[in-house]
Amino acid sequence: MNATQQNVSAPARLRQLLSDPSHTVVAPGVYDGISARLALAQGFECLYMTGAGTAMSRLGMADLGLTTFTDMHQNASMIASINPSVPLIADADTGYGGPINVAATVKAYARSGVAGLHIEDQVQEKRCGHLGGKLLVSREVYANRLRAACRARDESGSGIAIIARTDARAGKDPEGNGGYDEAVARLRMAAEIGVDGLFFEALQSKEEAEKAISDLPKIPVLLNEVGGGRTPILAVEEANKLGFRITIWPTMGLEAVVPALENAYSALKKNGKSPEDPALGPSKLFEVCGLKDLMAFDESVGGKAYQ
Ligand SMILES: C[C@](O)(C(=O)O)[C@H](CC(=O)O)C(=O)O
Repeated sequence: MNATQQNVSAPARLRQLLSDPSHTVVAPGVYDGISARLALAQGFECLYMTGAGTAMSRLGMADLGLTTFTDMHQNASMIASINPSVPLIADADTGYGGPINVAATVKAYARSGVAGLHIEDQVQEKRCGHLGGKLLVSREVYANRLRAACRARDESGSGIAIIARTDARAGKDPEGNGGYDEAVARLRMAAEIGVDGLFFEALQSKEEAEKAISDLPKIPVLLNEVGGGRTPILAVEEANKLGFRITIWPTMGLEAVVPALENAYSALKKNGKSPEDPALGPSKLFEVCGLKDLMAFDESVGGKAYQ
């Protein structure tokens, strides 16, 4: 942590990072305490709490709108508290209801030290933005969600960044509006309402990403880097050249963990023993989650339990 990061709230730190127009914030996807710890240990300047990962790790369920406000808020609070000097951008899905729910969500995330969140225009029965057949709320309902989010941000006094996400590129509202132009129109409307950043979900190609940057208002635009999704993966440098100011990598932790766990459990089932030899062992494992610091704290206040 350097001097400018000290005594600065997480939203203020995120705003500092976004105030440099030549910089692209890199936020790896995390979904629980261990993934957050491992990403923090790499020294990332920002983290992203994935809703898909929260659904899978906390509920054992696919990303189909099953996570409630409580699931998402508890996870975001826990992750944000591990290292409050590193800003966390957290998924807030649809905001979990009408305008008063959206406002309550923003205020609760802000009170928990979350630096930024995104609110989208899918219906409550939402799905991962990279699946087909997405249904959207009307522009009017989306505008209400965003107005509620911005008002709650202002009333909270926290400076939490509101990022407007549209799923219009690969979705349709009840009148059949959808596609590229509808996505641009919705994000322009969002900027007029006063959001802090824009999230154009499911960009279909690098050329389209480039076009979107030139068609969108000049506030920070986020690029969603989902491996195997609808948008080609762009290296951070490339995303920066195109003008994206935030990159999130939602599923990268899950992509690493799912095959590793599959291998470990299948080895036990097949061979009657674990595949790791030698194993890290408990103290190395717990060290990922602060073992030495916790013990040192205890000792520093006179505790004798962990000497
Ligand atoms: C960004 C996202 O909302 C998430 O939950 O992390 C997902 C990612 C995913 O499901 O692959 C999304 O893009 O909808």
